[in-house]
Amino acid sequence: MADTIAFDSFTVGIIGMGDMGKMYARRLSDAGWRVKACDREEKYEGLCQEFADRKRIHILPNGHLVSRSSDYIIYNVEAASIDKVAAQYGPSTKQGAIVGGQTSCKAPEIAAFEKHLPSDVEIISCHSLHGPKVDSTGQPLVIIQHRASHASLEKVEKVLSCLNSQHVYLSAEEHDHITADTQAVTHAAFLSMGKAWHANEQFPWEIARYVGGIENVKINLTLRIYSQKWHVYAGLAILNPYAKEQIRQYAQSVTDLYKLMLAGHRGEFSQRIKTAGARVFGSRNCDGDLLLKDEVLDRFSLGKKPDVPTPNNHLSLLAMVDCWSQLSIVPYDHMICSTPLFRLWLGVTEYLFRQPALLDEVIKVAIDDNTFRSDDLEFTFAARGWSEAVAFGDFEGYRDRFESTQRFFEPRFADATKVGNEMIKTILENIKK
Ligand SMILES: NC(=O)C1=CN([C@@H]2O[C@H](COP(=O)(O)OP(=O)(O)OC[C@H]3O[C@@H](n4cnc5c(N)ncnc54)[C@H](OP(=O)(O)O)[C@@H]3O)[C@@H](O)[C@H]2O)C=CC1
Ligand SMILES: O=C(O)C(=O)Cc1ccc(O)cc1
Repeated sequence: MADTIAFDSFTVGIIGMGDMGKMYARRLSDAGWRVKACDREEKYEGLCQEFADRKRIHILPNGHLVSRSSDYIIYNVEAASIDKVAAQYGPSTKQGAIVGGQTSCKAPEIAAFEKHLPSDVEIISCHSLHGPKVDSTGQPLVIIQHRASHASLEKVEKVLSCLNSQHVYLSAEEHDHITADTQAVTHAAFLSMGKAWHANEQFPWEIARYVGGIENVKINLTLRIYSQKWHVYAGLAILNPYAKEQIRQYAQSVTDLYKLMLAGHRGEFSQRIKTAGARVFGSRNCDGDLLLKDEVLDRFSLGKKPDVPTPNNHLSLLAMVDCWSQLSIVPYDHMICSTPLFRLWLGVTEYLFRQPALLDEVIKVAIDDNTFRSDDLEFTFAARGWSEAVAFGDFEGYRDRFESTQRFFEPRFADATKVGNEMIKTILENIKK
C-alpha cells in the first residue's frame, strides 16, 4: 500500500536531466524523496557539481545505474529518443520497479516500454502539461496506468503529489488524441505566425497592425515557443499519430479561407466563419463573460499601441475555429487536459467569436481590405510548410525551419519572456476568477 512507502525506503530514478528532469528532481527531492538521476555520461561531472548542495539528489554516470537502484524510474528524454534510451537501460530495471516517461507523446513511449522492459516491471507514465518554468500548482498532470497494480498507482500518486498538480487519468491513446488537439495544432498556429513574420522580415511589435489587445497574446506566445527547444514541438507533432490530421486540417482551413478572401467571396466566407463559430461556441455567443478582457490584454505589449487600431482579419484565428469545426472538436471538452498556452489560445479565439460586432468587422476587413494580403500569403505558406514537415515525419526539416526563425527573433527573447510570463500569470489568474 502507498501509505507504507516512506521517503527512506523508496528511490525515484530520473533518466534525462534536461529542463523537465531537473525540475522533477528538484521538486521531488524538496518534498523529501531520495532521487537518483543521470543524463548522458559526458554530463556526469557537470551535473555532480550543479547538484552538489542537494543531499537527496544523487547523480549517477548512466541509466543502468539509475535503473537498477530505483523503485520508480521516470524517463525525461526527447520523445524521438525514447525507443533508443529504453532499449539501452530498460533491461537493467530493478525487479518489480515501476517505470514511466514524461515525454509529450505516449504512443512511442508505451511501445518502447512494452518492447524493452522486463515483464516483471510495471508501467505508469505521466505528463505535466506545462513547461519547466511554470508553477505546477493546479496544472493538469496526466497519469497513465498502463500495466500496473492499484497499489503501484497509489505509490506514483503519492510521489507526484508534491507537484500539487491536478491529476487526470487517461489511457495513452486518449492522451495522444487530446494533446493533438490542444498542443500540436495550437503550436502549428503560432509557429506559422512566427514563420510569416520572419519571411516578411517583420518584428511584429514594431508594426501598428500587431500591437495591442489580442495581438499581444499572439506575439508573446509565438516568441515563447520559438525561445524553447525545437525537439519538444517536433516530437509532439511528428510522433503523435493523431496530430498530422489536425495540423493538415489547420493548413487546409487557412488555405481555403485565404482563397475565399482573395476571390472576394463575401457570402461564402461569412457563412463558413459563422457556421464554424456556431459549431464551436454554440450558445456561448454573447458578450459579458469573456475569458480575456481588453484592459488586461493591452498591458502586455512589446511595442507602443497606436491611437487608432489597424484592422486585422485575424486569419490565424478564423482558421483555428474553422479547423475545430471541420474536425468536430469542441475545445472546451479538453480543458481538463489543457496547457496554459491552449487556454490562452482558446481565450483569444473566444474573444473574437463571442463578440458578434467584432467578428463582423473582421469578416469585412478580410474581404474588403487587401493591405495585408502579402502577410496573409506568407502565413498560408507557413501553415502548409509546417504541415508538410509533420506529414513527412521530417525531423531535420522541422529543426531547420524552427531554428532559422528562432535566430531571427532571438534578440527579443529576454524581453518577450519577461512580458510573456507576466501576461500568462495575469490572464490565467483572471480566467480562474
Ligand atoms: N519542455 C517542456 O515544456 C516539456 C517537455 N516535456 C517532455 O519532456 C521530455 C524532456 O523535455 P525537456 O526536459 O524539455 O528536454 P531537454 O532536451 O532539456 O532534456 C532531455 C535530456 O535527456 C538527455 N538524454 C538524451 N539521451 C539520453 C540518455 N541516453 N541518457 C540520459 N540522458 C539522455 C538529453 O541530452 P542531450 O541534450 O545531449 O540529447 C537532455 O539533457 C521530452 O520528451 C518533452 O517532450 C513534457 C512537458 C513539458
Ligand atoms: O503549453 C505548451 O503547449 C507549451 O509549449 C509547453 C509544453 C510543451 C510540451 C509539453 O509536453 C507540455 C507543455
